[in-house]
Amino acid sequence: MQEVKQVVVQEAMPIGTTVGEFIIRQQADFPHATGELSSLLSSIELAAKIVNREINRAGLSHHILGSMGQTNVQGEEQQKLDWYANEQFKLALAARGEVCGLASEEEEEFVAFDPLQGRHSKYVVLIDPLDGSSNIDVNVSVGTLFSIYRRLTPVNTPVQQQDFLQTGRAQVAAGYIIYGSSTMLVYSTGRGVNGFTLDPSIGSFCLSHPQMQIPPQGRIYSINEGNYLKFPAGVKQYLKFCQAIDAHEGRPYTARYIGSLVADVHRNLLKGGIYLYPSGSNAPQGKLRLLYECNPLALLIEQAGGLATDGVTPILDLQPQALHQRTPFYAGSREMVLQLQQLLAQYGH
Ligand SMILES: O=P(O)(O)OC[C@H]1O[C@](O)(COP(=O)(O)O)[C@@H](O)[C@@H]1O
Ligand SMILES: [Mg+2]
Ligand SMILES: [Mg+2]
Repeated sequence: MQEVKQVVVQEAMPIGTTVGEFIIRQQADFPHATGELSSLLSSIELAAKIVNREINRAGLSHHILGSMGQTNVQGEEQQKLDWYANEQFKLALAARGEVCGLASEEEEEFVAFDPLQGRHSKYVVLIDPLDGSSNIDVNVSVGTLFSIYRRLTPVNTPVQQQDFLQTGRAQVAAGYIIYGSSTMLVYSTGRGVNGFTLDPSIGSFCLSHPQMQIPPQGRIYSINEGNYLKFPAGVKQYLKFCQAIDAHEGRPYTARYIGSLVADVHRNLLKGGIYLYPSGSNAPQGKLRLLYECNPLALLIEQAGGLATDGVTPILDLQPQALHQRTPFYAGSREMVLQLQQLLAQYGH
């Protein structure tokens, strides 16, 4: 039976509390807190608002839509908004001195930030600045993913690769921003998951989804069935299970796939469901990146009572070897992930 770490829940805060207020009140629970993590989170909030502004009016300003005409380290065509979002998060995170380095989907190597006078930059951040790039130009929800760690190397020394290659369990905070019909910031510092909706009239993210919990059983499965022939046998068996008629168990489940990881997982987090991106004949390790896509989502899913696994091992227990390594990713409602893991063990993963 897969063990899930105890979730420490903090006191309930009223709906509408701004994220700034929320962070400060959370910090009060830690007498030795320096405020650096709070300040870092507000840098992410700032960059998210700037990126959100560009996304909202992207259709009007064609300079932000389309391709950059170059490929990134993944060999994928880089979209202008991928590049723009990357620049905005880099600028905001380098500005205040809490962060000594950043790793990003859009950067081949990690970026070391110049230490600001007198600042002991003790955090590193890993980001997917713009998730769901294939949906940018068609006005479908996209997102940003972030993962924050305390560095392993001493402050005031150059940041090193090892500072980024930590297991997901060591994340001090993680989350995403979804740029959808409304814009939301959803994050966890290991004490539950909270969602904040951007209120454009005041320009602040306000608490709208306190203490999010994913239903233990859902009726939604999310997978790109276009790759069906390449799926492991266990995944094919699970799809058969989802599509089989069983009124008593509420099957067939319904298929929902947006093609933006953040948006697909966000929906399942609210409604219950399972997201699957298997390994496949064309991608032996799957497509999604462990460090800045799967780890932040796995922390949120586990904190919300769900499970996230590569089919065998909890994502948060995987030891990273490389910045851009990929992993099969199965995450969502507890009962659904357990059912899938059983079939993967039986038929092959
Ligand atoms: O088109 P596919 O193979 O289904 O892949 C879709 C997946 O790829 C991604 O777009 C990869 O993320 P990026 O857009 O950040 O590169 C995910 O958001 C999404 O879930
Ligand atoms: Mg992505
Ligand atoms: Mg991306």
